[in-house]
Amino acid sequence: MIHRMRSGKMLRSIMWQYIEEEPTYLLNILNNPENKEVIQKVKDFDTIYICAHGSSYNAAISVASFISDMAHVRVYVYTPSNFKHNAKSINYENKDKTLVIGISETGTSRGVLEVLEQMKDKGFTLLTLTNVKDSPMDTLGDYTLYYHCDEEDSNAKTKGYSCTLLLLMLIGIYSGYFKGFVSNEEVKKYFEELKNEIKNLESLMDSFVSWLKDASYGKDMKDIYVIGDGMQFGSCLEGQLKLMETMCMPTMFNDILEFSHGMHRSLNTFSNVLLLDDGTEKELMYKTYQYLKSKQIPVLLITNQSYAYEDYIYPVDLYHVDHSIFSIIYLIQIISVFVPELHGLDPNRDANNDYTDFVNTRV
Ligand SMILES: O=P(O)(O)OC[C@H]1O[C@](O)(CO)[C@@H](O)[C@@H]1O
Repeated sequence: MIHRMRSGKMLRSIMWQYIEEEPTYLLNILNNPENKEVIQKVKDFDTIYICAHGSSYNAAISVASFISDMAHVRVYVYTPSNFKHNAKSINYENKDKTLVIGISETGTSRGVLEVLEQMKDKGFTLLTLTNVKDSPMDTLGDYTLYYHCDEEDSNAKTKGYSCTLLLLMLIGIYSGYFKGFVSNEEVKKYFEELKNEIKNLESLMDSFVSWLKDASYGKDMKDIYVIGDGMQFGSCLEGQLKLMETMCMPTMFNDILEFSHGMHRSLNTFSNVLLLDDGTEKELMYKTYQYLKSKQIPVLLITNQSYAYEDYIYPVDLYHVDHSIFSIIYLIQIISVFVPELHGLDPNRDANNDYTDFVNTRV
């Protein structure tokens, strides 16, 4: 990847292109009949264990409860190491009713592949989600859902993340439909809402980028706390990971109720707080926003709720089906490339890159 010209001037990061492509690939997923056919084959499971690293894990955390609600199933989400050592409950599950889902955009993350191999040996059925056909992840799965979102040659994933979210949501919606918990009308309504939200992402990008420029958002950023609840708890994990990967700085995440149990003590006027408010804990979110402002602690409240205009409250439209998750995560992805570039940094610069070879992160 080329990020600097000979003059030393920064080039626009490839991440912008990936973020711009996102709506196209998300709409493709919604329109691809293949997904429904695959999900029909795994609809009868009543328990799901999901295993993934990094962003893929964060997406699963966001959507696990959604799948439970739609398909009336138990859903557990683990990172690979935690799965290996702490997911003891899977030993007591009925193998015929338990589906193991492995997610890896690249299809090459060693940890998740190892767990899936172990689960296959134990006789569990595997559904894999990947962007890379014929990757190790693809060949391991009994069934596979593909992102079909082309190459994402960037350390921090953006379009692939949102495709993961959407495929997981489809598992919930279609399984619920095949089991009779979600009606045909409801499926249509959810799809309509999702399509409207996705089609709106492009204009959301335009307006948010000009807001970021006007505010020089993140110009003094040395760390960031990303706080949210409900479906946005996974978005917090993703927000802190994105900024950590692209700014290469310390980042934190929490839910808003936990935030006052110690984390708040580390804040000062150099801290940055990003509040992700989808209405789940609206009052507490707004109170926290007001408190931080009164202490001159830089805070940005991203919200799908209605508030009177304020400089550091950024509104997104309210979409009931997914609590506006695609809009909220889009803004986070934009921040994660905008802020490093504002600092003159390439979001994909080398930062201990050799460590992943040293510990064989990928096969
Ligand atoms: O989904 P994959 O390809 O297994 O990758 C998992 C994670 O690994 C990273 O590339 C960093 O190692 C993250 O950006 C990504 O979310």
